Amino acid sequence: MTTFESVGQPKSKLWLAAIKPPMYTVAIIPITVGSAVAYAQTQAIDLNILGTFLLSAIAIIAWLNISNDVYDSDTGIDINKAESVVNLTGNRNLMFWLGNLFLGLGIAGIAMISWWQQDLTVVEIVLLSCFLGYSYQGPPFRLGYQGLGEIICTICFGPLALSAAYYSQTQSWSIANLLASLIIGISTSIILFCSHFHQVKDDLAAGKLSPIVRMGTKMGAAVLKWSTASIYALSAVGVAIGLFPVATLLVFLSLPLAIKLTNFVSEYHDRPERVRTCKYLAVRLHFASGLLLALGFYI
Ligand SMILES: C/C(=C\COP(=O)(O)OP(=O)(O)O)CCC[C@H](C)CCC[C@H](C)CCCC(C)C
Ligand SMILES: O=C(O)C1=CC(=O)c2ccccc2C1=O
Repeated sequence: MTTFESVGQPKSKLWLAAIKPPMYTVAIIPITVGSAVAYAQTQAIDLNILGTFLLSAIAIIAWLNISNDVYDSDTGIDINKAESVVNLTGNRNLMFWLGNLFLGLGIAGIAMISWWQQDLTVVEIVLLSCFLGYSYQGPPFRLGYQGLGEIICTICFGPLALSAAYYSQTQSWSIANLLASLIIGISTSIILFCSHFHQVKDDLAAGKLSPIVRMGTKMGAAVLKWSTASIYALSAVGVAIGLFPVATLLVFLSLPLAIKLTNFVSEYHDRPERVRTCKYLAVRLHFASGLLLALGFYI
């Protein structure tokens, strides 16, 4: 939301900040991990389905981000946000329809997978995720304003996305995939959680009760530590009970990123101008830990 820092920045930089390229890893990781678990269990992977799913997920994230700017422009919460696609183009309706075009393309790709499988399960799961994503930001729900974003995010990018990815390869379900989905759901949610630390003042002013507004930045930093630790604890449990291959302990190689993120937030949680970059540390942690987990299943 806020962006006093963006004042005076070149347009190209604002566009890059509005498009948020690093954020598209949230599309890639759940599909890669769900497909990796499927590969570990079946020794087979359908690259046509994987590629279609990845492109479709990227299109869905484009919709999510464009429509977030559209709905935030409707409430006025983004009035000072220079790096909003609506503020950059000055055309709310064009962005609304561009977002819908991406959603249509994403759903069409997923529908194609369901058509190939002659089974509606995958498209039904993804439609449910998109509805929940809409409920986070769109009228009349705007559940993000009630602080429910992190729960929705964990469910959508965790159990729903990984189950859809796994099912798209195997047309079945898996407990190991469910445990992996919890890990990915949590690491994705950590990104959203981190994006709230620097916005407390503006969120309060706009009546948005983000988790950080509700619990305060100090407790937020402590919760971040425990939820980050849970990524590693759950991976270790997965190996200990024999659900995950030992190689998934590779995820521990991302521990330095986790320590960097949690130390950074502990130090700067109450300094909005410093803590605002923690979201991108969280993106790095999510990407690295997700890829390492996937690698552990592939090898
Ligand atoms: C758009 C999101 C966060 C931005 O929130 P906020 O309004 O606070 O940000 P700004 O301050 O920058 O305006 C992410 C919200 C995620 C949502 C809770 C869940 C989305 C689910 C997806 C649609 C699922 C996609 C699954 C796919 C990978 C198959
Ligand atoms: O713009 C953002 O802050 C986010 C965009 C986004 O697509 C996403 C997806 C999953 C978790 C968090 C986030 C964001 O924080």
